[in-house]
Amino acid sequence: MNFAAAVTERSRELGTSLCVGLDPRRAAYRDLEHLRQHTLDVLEAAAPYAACIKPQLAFFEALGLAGFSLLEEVCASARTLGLPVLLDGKRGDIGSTAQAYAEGWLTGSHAGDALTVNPFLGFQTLVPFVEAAKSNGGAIFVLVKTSNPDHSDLQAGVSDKVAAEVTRLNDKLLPELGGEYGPVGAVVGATHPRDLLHFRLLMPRAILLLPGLGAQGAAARDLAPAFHKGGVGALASASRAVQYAQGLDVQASREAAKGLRDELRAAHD
Ligand SMILES: O=C(O)c1cc(=O)[nH]c(=O)n1[C@@H]1O[C@H](COP(=O)(O)O)[C@@H](O)[C@H]1O
Repeated sequence: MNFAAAVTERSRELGTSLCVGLDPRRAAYRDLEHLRQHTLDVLEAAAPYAACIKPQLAFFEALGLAGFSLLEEVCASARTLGLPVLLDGKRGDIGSTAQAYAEGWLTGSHAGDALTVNPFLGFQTLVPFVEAAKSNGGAIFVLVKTSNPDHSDLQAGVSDKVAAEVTRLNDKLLPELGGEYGPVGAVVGATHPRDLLHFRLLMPRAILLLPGLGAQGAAARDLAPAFHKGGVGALASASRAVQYAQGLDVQASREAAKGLRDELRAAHD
């Protein structure tokens, strides 16, 4: 089953549209083993409430080789728990380099099932990612309107154009691949609740990834316009609000994930 179908099925079966972010911060731990164990514990604790997980590559890369090996463990553990893995790398480069990124993060030894992608270099540079996702049953999530306060420095006037490209790609791929949602998803900050309906309508067959729940101030109750009936078609993500809900208390992480799942459910039901 491909990524889009897997998260949609999990959303329906478990009644959750929460994507749990894993952004392990070195400074929060005594040592690397402490970081490793806590990250794996949070993953296991939050799993029953998550539609997928989203390890942020930057935090793993910052750990050097140990980070790559932890990422492999995280991906393996997620698979055992039945959780699709969306790697947050925001990759993008000229086509030949994009090809290498796509091989590394969508088909390589520590690949995920899906990857966030930056379209800044041009739409043609998305092609290697789309091809890798298509051949592996994976997905890409293209940055459309990011959650940060300064998003409009460069994105104003461009987001709609990127959204149109996401729709063009899905319209082209869906007849061949089938399914409700295409392999090209879109990132729209949960911090932009008033734009959600607009982007939902512009990208009807894309899964929307909505980052910014919790630490960046976005609230689950404002996200309803992003969802289709039954709470599918969008994934709201939270990283710090789950992993560090109350310091390093894993039980608090479990409760935070459960609470966000319930708030999202109440918002779209
Ligand atoms: O692609 C992302 O996930 C992403 C896009 C965006 O627009 N804003 C954004 O915050 N993110 C990522 O989502 C995570 C947010 O973390 P928290 O604010 O702790 O939930 C970080 O890993 C960010 O890199």
